[in-house]
Parts: sequence; structure tokens; C-alpha cells
Amino acid sequence: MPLPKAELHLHIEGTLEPELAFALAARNGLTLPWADTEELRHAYRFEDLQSFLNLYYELMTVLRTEQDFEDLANAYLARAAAQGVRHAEIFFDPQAHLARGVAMGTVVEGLWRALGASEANHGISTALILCFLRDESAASALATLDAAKPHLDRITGVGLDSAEVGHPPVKFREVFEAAAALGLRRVAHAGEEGPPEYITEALDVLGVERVDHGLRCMEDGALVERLVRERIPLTLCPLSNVRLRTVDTLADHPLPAMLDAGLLCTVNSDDPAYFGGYVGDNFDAVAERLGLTEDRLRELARNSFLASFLEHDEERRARYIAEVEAYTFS
Ligand SMILES: Nc1ncnc2[nH]cnc12
Ligand SMILES: [Zn+2]
Repeated sequence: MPLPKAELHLHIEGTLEPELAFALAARNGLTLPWADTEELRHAYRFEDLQSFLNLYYELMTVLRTEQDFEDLANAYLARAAAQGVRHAEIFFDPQAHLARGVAMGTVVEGLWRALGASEANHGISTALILCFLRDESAASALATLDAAKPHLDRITGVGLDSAEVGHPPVKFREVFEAAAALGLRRVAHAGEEGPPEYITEALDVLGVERVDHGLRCMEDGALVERLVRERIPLTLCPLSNVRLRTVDTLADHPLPAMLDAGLLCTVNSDDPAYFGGYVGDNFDAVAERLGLTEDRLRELARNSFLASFLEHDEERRARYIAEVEAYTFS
């Protein structure tokens, strides 16, 4: 039995496996520019975040119908359950779909068909986080939040993703203020490729409660002290960092130093179909390549529940954490 854990940094479009992409393309009468899944997998060699994003946005064009989004989410939930995920807070990128004429309702309600039944079907509680694309305009983000208003009962929070450098958090001050006024939780990618200042800005200007990646905080000692003092969770994605070349090799990953510094780190998969593994694979990889002790792995699992948006259900959070404490490593 795998270590129980929450996954807090997972782009649902990044779970689109080549086999499902080809199946959805066929179902929707589309032709992909790759001959087969093998040729597509060969394209998964990335120089940086942007080179990944180019492929990520191209492949997700096979997602057209509610059924497609439901099938995508169910495929992820089945894999996550097999790797010990008990709770998942799932990002989605509506602007990438709206731009192709797919309605917000198709995306949200399609995902919800899987998420709403996830506890019964997969034993996983879920939350949905709408991400704004930071390389789109602030006006587009505001229009996207507006389009999501009829579906807010399905949406727990907002996030910020896509190409980071050159798109500082301050660009999205207004839409994050509007989201907060609607009672939505706030997170943002910061310090993945962008500088530590983007992390500070995400906290001070956007009011985020959790930082996605946050890796580059390690370049600023005062910022690390602040993140420790304020118990701001970081959602790290080690295999993603290697594939997108934010770190040279897994053995160079700063996770052990971050834990030693007292940071509230969590381990997640980001875009598992592209980066070589789901969240359990990320745990296994850091355990092996970084020599993490069982205590450290248990800390990461405990942190994942502490950092999750389960405030409405403290009894459930306590139950999940009790499972972590009782877990015996084989
Ligand atoms: N790792 C990542 N960083 C920024 N935006 C993303 N969208 C999907 N994956 C992402
Ligand atoms: Zn991400």
C-alpha cells in the first residue's frame, strides 16, 4: 500500500497521456501531427518551460466535449488512487479551451462529472482550481473569471500558470482581488523560472496562501525565513524541474535543503503525462535519488494534508493525517 498523500499541484491537461490523446482525436475526427504515440513521446524532450508549454497547448486541442474532460479526469483519478492519493486539488486552464471555442461550462461540468463522483469511484476527495494564463492579458483573466461565475459552486480557488518570466504577479492584481471578493482561495506559480521577487509579489500583491514551485526562494535568505515564519506551503514538482531543466539532475534538487531550512514543502507531479511520473513516482524518485529518510517522506505526506484547502472539513484532514502517522513503510 502506498503512502497516503494529497496532490496539490496537478494540471489536469498535463495528465493527457498519448494513448488518450489519440483516442480523443479519433473520437472528435481530428488528425494529430504525430504518426502515433511513440512519435509523440519522442517529442517529449524539453529545453525549458516554454518548449513544454508549446506541446502542452497543442495536444490539449483534442479536448472538445464534456465527455472528453470527464474521461481525462477519471483517467487521472484512477492513476492517482493507485499511488496513494487521498485528496487532489486540481488545476485547469480554461483560457486555453475558451480560445478554441470550447465553453467554460463544457470544461467545468465535464471535469465535475468525474470529480463529483471521485470519492465514490476512486476514494479521492477533490477541489478544482481555475488558473489564469499569465502570458495572456489581465483583461482576459477578468473575462475568464466572469465566465466562471455560473460555476463557482464547483471551484475552490484560482491560480496563475503558464510562461512565468516577463509576466510578474502584479499584472493580475485586479483579478485576484475580484477572486478573493468571491470567496475563492488563491495560489500562484512563482519562482519556477522566475526570480524570488515574483514569490514575494505573489504573497504581497495577490495574497496567495500557497506558492506553486517556489523553488527559487532558495536564492533569498530573508524570503526563506519569511516563508518558514508564515508557514507558507510550497508545492514542489521534482520530476518536472528535471524535465524543464530548472535543476540539472534530481540529485541536485534543493528539496533536502528546503526541508532542513524548515520550509513547508510538498511533493507533486505538475504534468505527469509529460514529465515521467505521477505523484507516487515523484515520491519514489526523491526517496531514492535524494536519500530521504522515512521520517522525511512522512513529513512530506503530512505537509500535503496540512497545506490542502480542507478547512471546511477538519475532521477529514485529521483522519488523513492519522493515516500518514500510522503508515508503515515496507
Ligand atoms: N510547470 C508549469 N509551469 C507553468 N505553467 C504550467 N502549466 C502547466 N504546467 C506548468
Ligand atoms: Zn504547474
